[in-house]
Amino acid sequence: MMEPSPHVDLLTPAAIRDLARGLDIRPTKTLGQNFVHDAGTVRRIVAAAGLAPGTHVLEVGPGLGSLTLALLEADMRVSAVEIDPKLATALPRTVETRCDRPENLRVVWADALTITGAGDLNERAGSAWEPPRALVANLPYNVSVPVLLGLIEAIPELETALVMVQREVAERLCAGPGSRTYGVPSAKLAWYGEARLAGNIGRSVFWPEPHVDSALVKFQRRPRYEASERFDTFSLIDQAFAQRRKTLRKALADLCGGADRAAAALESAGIDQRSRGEALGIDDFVRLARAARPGRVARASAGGKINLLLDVARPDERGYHPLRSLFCGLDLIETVTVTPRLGERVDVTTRCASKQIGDLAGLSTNDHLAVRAVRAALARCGRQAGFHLDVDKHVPVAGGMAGGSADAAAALRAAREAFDLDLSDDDLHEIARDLGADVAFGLVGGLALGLGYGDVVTPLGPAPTRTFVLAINERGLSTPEVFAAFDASGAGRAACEDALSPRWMQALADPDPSALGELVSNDLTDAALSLRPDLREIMRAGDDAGAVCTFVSGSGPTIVALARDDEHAAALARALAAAPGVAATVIATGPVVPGED
Ligand SMILES: C[C@@](CO)(OP(=O)(O)O)[C@H](O)COP(=O)(O)OP(=O)(O)OC[C@H]1O[C@@H](n2ccc(N)nc2=O)[C@H](O)[C@@H]1O
Ligand SMILES: Nc1ncnc2c1ncn2[C@@H]1O[C@H](COP(=O)(O)OP(=O)(O)O)[C@@H](O)[C@H]1O
Repeated sequence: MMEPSPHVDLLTPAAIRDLARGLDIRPTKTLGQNFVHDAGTVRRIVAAAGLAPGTHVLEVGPGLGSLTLALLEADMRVSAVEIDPKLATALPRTVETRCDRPENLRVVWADALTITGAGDLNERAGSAWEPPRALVANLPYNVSVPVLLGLIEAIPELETALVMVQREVAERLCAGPGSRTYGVPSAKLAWYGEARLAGNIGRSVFWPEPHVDSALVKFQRRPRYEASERFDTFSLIDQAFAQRRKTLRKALADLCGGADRAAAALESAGIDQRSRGEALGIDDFVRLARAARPGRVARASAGGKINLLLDVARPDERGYHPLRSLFCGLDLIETVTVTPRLGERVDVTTRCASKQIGDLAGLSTNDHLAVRAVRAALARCGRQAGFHLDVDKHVPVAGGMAGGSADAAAALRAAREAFDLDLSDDDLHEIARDLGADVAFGLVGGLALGLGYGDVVTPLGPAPTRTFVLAINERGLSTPEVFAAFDASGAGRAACEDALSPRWMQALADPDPSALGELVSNDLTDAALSLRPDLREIMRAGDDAGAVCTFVSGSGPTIVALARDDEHAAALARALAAAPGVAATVIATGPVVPGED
């Protein structure tokens, strides 16, 4: 049997005033507060939205709850985002007394401009609902356009919207090219789908009565373009309308890197150079963005590493240490996607595979090694450009496993392709060495010998794959501090050998890991342990559990246990996970060259 519709008492004008008085609320201009006090109007809005019962609706700016109650009456589930703490607190109470299905409402006290997605909405609401499918709102008038565009972008699951806004804004949102009201909001909303006017609303349905007219806009999402094209398209739209009276050739000159480039892009997009932004529809802007873009989207990968051998000599006059390092690339792979952009804006999104591998939350865009790598590659070719980076991390942060260096290496490769840079592999190696000692290895992967500062890398060819268990530590360890402790101990070698002995080569080739286990060594071990004596216990746990060998990776604090086979690795992982200070264990194999099976 179908459940009966919820019973709801909509708010009357008297109820609105009572509620406001009880809350000591005087509608404020800054938050654009005008409350609808007419039942007919809120029912009309809900009817115009045309939604099936049970739809999860996002409402922004519910105020005292007039529209919220009408949505609940129509059997919707409502997430209401309210910025005013008094109103946000009062709304659930109002709904409890006026609706027999108050569980269909959840209120989120937040600025709608800060909502980043359906997951974020759930997190803030403290409950897990399916994503909202529709936005129905009497939008705060002073921020209606950014809220509407921002939510449509942030929550791709929103299929439709029915919003009440100031009438002039409604006309702008729905205007087409050539019309007097056509502008930035019209072109940007058209990127996402179709908008049309859905009726005017008189001033008398509000309390207090506003000084502006209102209208409804109905929006239907129709995705037609690639998300990666949005930034450039929107930049072009902003520029074209910022200088409305200029011809497009002039208006877009700065953004495109000169009037000639702008002219060439316009020509290849089939757009008259003398036309103005108001003549271009969204299809034209997208075509123009494609013609003007400074490159193409490109992706590359690089892996984290452990050092099977790390000999360290006394520092030279630069304070850097000559090394002999045997790198082993792991199947913990970082992937960097470079999206070139018009203009100069640079930003980066870093996604870490799990909480245990740490995060880069405190890192500024300019310090991000992947950003520095792309900039260095561009600079080498005398270029400057905007770009967006997407970094997918699997290597633990600050664990002595060169995750940042892998990001830089992948970014160099991806940037070369994205911007079609005239750089040879040798050029990339040179740029890599300036970015950090481990970056050159990141370009190569697999098994490799690192000489010089570890940045002169020679690949050693294929070798049997080993299984390692990595004990990831709760806290990172700073590489310079470990080198400083090493110097203070006076343990530095006079010089490092520049090759591997035949015994080493045999051990590396032997599928049985025993011989290798006897050779693995790291000169930084004592320095790392002097800073972090707690790591000893983790090493002991590996040895006690029968690891072929247990060692510190690079400058630490990751402790590595070499396993005989997969089953042995699982047992080692259990033993290491129980050791103090271990945040997580990861089973990894190597040597691995990213992109090769
Ligand atoms: C120790 C090793 C072993 O592979 O790796 P991690 O454990 O850090 O991953 C590397 O040598 C680290 O390489 P990487 O982390 O890229 O070093 P860089 O960014 O160039 O330098 C960081 C700091 O390490 C010191 N450093 C690095 C390399 C080297 N040959 N001598 C040094 O003295 C310097 O104090 C420098 O300021
Ligand atoms: N893309 C990046 N990934 C990781 N760390 C980065 C990155 N860019 C800059 N860093 C900085 O470098 C430090 C160590 O880098 P990382 O390569 O993760 O460890 P390690 O040098 O110990 O191998 C981090 O703590 C961080 O401050």
